Amino acid sequence: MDVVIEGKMRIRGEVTPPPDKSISHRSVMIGAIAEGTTEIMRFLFADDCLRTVDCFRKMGIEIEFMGHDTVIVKGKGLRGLRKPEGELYAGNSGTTMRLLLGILAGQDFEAVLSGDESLSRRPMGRVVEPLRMMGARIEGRDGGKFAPLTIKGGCLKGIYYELPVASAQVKSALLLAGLYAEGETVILERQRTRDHTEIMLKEFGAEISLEDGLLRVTSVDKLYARRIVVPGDISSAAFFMVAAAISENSELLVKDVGLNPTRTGIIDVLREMGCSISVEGEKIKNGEKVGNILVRGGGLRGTVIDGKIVPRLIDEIPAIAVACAFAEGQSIIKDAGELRVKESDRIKSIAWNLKRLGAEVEELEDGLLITGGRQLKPCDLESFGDHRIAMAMAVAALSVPGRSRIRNAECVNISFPGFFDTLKNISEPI
Ligand SMILES: O=C(O)C1=C[C@@H](OP(=O)(O)O)[C@@H](O)[C@H](O)C1
Ligand SMILES: C=C(OP(=O)(O)O)C(=O)O
Repeated sequence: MDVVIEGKMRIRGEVTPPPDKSISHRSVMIGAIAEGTTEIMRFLFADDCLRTVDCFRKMGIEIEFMGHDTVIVKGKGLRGLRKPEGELYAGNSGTTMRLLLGILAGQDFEAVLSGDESLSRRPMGRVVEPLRMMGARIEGRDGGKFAPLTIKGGCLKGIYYELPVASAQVKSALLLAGLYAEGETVILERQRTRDHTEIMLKEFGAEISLEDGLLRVTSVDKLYARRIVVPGDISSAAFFMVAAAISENSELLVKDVGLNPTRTGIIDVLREMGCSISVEGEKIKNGEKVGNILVRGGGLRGTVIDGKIVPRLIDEIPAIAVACAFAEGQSIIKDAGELRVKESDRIKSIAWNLKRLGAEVEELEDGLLITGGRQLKPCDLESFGDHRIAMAMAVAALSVPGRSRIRNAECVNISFPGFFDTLKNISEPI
């Protein structure tokens, strides 16, 4: 499916972003291994999270959809999953595959995990290696570096592990496996990544602590079902925040969005670029901070993004790169080599599209050099099958006078069905 975007627009109004993808995945997974019924309000009905639902249904977990946004998970306890018939298919979802490996490492049966073409190219060795050290038997393509993977879990031992890459998915897989391990599992994370797994596991009764940068988890007999309200996804809101930030006289209120500090790097960066952003109505729900964000557009300048902030905005970089192309002066994005192993090589995908629009962009091994301020021209843009690239380029096209096209735009359904309608609702011609 191709989508035509008419520029030039500004953004006015308010938007409630779709529910958080990371938290939706985790609520099904942790609900499935808890005792009792977990009710998930504002679950994200998007392709990635539905893959997680399918995988747990295949392992005997009853999961019901109620109304338009509620999911009921009938948990069977830590050892209540059953051997699936056939493969567990994770589709395009790295989170499904990597976190599920952590849970399967604790199960006494064999399972096969597979994914689509993109997921089959993404590195799995980073999860496989430490899970093997804990005692799981895992085989797969190229010695277990890539899916499909066959895993047989069972008797795990806790390990001490320093994360070699900043990855919440690897950390989460080890925390979940740690629930089944004898002794303590200790994880050293040099760069903090999103901590939704820690927060949710604690809410469900797990014993997890963080002291001096060391995360510790021990096995528990039981996790207890909870009622969860999923906050809005700041990674989805990011596209609208950038759309507002790059066009003069735009004003956007983003409502009920997750403000977990491990996810809010985009607020810091847009402020640093000169954008007026305020955060209001903050409160804590299910251990997660939520609130509203008000963005007023115009007057952006270039910036440097590197080091510890990168994991706090890793999924927002496609949108942020668009903001850089519309800012005065040069921007540098570094220390973001992880972008090369997402749904597409995002460094390449961003550079390719921004160049087509006429922007001055240089690809770095671990990032991008973008010189903003050029007048961009409408053109055909390519999603490369990557939802975040499709949405970021739609936002760029919205600020370029004339008609652009986003090719293969159906991939937005991975994280944000209805994205184009929502974008239309808050756009108005300048
Ligand atoms: O844990 C999660 O829910 C996620 C972690 C990040 O991946 P990595 O752990 O590979 O950095 C992020 O890019 C992904 O969209 C979701
Ligand atoms: C990288 C992403 O997700 P996942 O790793 O779950 O495929 C993403 O949503 O940008």
